[in-house]
Parts: sequence; structure tokens; C-alpha cells
Amino acid sequence: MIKLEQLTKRFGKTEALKGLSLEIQEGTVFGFVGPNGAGKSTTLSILATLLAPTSGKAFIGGFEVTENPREVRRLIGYMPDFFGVYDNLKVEEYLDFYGANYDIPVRERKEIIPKLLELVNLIHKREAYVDSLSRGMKQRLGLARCLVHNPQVLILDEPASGLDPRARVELREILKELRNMDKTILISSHILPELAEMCDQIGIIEGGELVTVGTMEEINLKINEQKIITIRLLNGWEEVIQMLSSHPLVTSVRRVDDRIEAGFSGSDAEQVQLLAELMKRGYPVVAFSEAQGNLEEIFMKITKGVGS
Ligand SMILES: Nc1ncnc2c1ncn2[C@@H]1O[C@H](COP(=O)(O)OP(=O)(O)OP(=O)(O)O)[C@@H](O)[C@H]1O
Repeated sequence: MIKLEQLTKRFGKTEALKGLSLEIQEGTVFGFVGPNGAGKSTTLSILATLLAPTSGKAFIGGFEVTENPREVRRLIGYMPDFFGVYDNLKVEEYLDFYGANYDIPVRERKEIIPKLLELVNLIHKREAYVDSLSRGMKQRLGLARCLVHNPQVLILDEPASGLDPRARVELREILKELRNMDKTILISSHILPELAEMCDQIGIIEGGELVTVGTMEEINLKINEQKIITIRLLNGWEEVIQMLSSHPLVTSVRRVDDRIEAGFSGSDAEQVQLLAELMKRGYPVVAFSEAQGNLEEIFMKITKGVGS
């Protein structure tokens, strides 16, 4: 349903996307995760036909986004990460305005809009001014807006950002309903756990490149496979960093303040061996431990390690 082929995008000297390739099957809820500046919004804007790639191709439903933008726009509903201000527009009028933009006849709009407001739990706010809505309500209205023309594909840029836990649960429930309606949904976030429960598949992007793609189970496995070992020394930092860099089970090494953080893909026994090796060589190890962290922190460390 969605296909990216070697997509690149340059903004002057900044390479926002460096040859991104990805395929998303119909009916999938796909989570696009990465730290700030990873290239998520750039990718979604290209798919939404708002930005042209520097090279490469992007297809939705078989239509290439730069060659057939009109067909693509009919297929997609796009929710940007930023909401404008809508003085003096009521919730219902707001949706009616967007429906008119898609040339939906008045009679149909009168039928569709209450249904959409039911779907996003805003029917009780139909007469309220858009500006008076809470952030969570505005996000849900944004969702309703991109559903006005009944698109098959939804592209949602950071829809959960700035929402409190309850508003997030509500959003998740709506996405479940949309999934049951067989929509293909591409949703971005910089927080992995935020997407973990609602997505069938996750793609992690960093520095304009795809780091990994898989089901949440597969991603969890990868994360668990890789431990982060923290080492503190009295001295000899450079030598230890060099030794670790050439160690076959060490996947990344960096110095952070008064410690070294090393990505390690070995077993517990191999971890013991690594420590033994450091001791044997006489390095003054003050501390050697596995970094504790929640899913999010570990994810951030891994993406930093892989991207740099
Ligand atoms: N219009 C622009 N002009 C110049 N540089 C840009 C522009 N848009 C994006 N960039 C740069 O491209 C890179 C990717 O940005 P992008 O907004 O796609 O990242 P992101 O993953 O969506 O991050 P965030 O979560 O912060 O929105 C960044 O380095 C950003 O500064």
C-alpha cells in the first residue's frame, strides 16, 4: 500500500533522508519512531505530497507521489504535527469546511459529519468553538478532519504528542476502530512505548536512515539482545575505548561524562569474560555495570549507537 524506494531529501547541507526504503502492507498500523530530527516529518510530508524528494520514489496505492499527487491526495488523510488557529469556527463548521474542500455535496456532509464526531467522541462539542477545545480534543478533531473524504490511508504526524495519559488512551481506542475499518495507518512518534501497543509493525529511523523494522516483539527482542554496559575508570580511557571498539561483541562505544557506555550483544558469561579481560590487562576499573533503563531510554541509547 505504501512503498518508499531509496528516498533522499536534502535541505541545503542537511541530508534529512539518506536513501530510505520501506514497504507497508494494506491494513497495517505502522509506527514510525525516531528521535527529534530523524526525518519522520520529512518522510510523511513527502508521502502527503507536500514536499518533493531530492531523489527516490514514494508510492501510495501504486501511485507515485510526485507523478500522481491528485490521486495520492484522494487516497490519504494527513494530519500534520502542528495545529493552526481557527478563530470563530465551530467544530461542525470546521469539518464542513474541509468536506466542502473535497467537493463532498452538502447532503452527504450532513450525514458524514455527525458520524465522524461520534467516532472521535466529539459529538457533544459540535457547537463548540475549535479554539476552546483541549489539546486532546483538537487532536481528535484533526483525526476527524483527515477522515472526511473516507481515505484508505492515514498519515498521522506525532498525533499523541502533548497528550495526557487519558487522552492517549482515547486516541488509541479510536485508532483501533480505524484499524477495524481496514485503514492503513502510518503514525509517527519519538517515543517508542507510546506506539508499542497500537502498532502491528514498527520502523525505527535515525539520521535519515532506517535502523530496523519489525513487529513490536521482534523489536523487543533486538533491544533485549543488546545490553548497555557502563564502565568507569581511574584512568586509561583511550586504551579501553580502543580495546572495546575492536571487541567483536561490542556494537557501539561512547564516552559520556565520567563513564564509557558500550553496546554489548553477548551473553552474561561473555560479559564476565569481558570484565576479566579488562582486569587481566590491568585497567583500573572502578565500576562495571549493566545500565538500567526503561524501554524508552534503552531505545534512545541503541539508536544513538547505531546512527553514529
Ligand atoms: N524546511 C526545512 N529546512 C531545512 N532543514 C529542514 C527542514 N525540514 C527539516 N529539516 C531538517 O531535516 C532533518 C529532519 O527533520 P524532520 O522534521 O523530518 O525530523 P523529525 O524526525 O520529524 O523530527 P521531529 O520529531 O523533531 O519533528 C532535521 O535535521 C531538520 O532540521
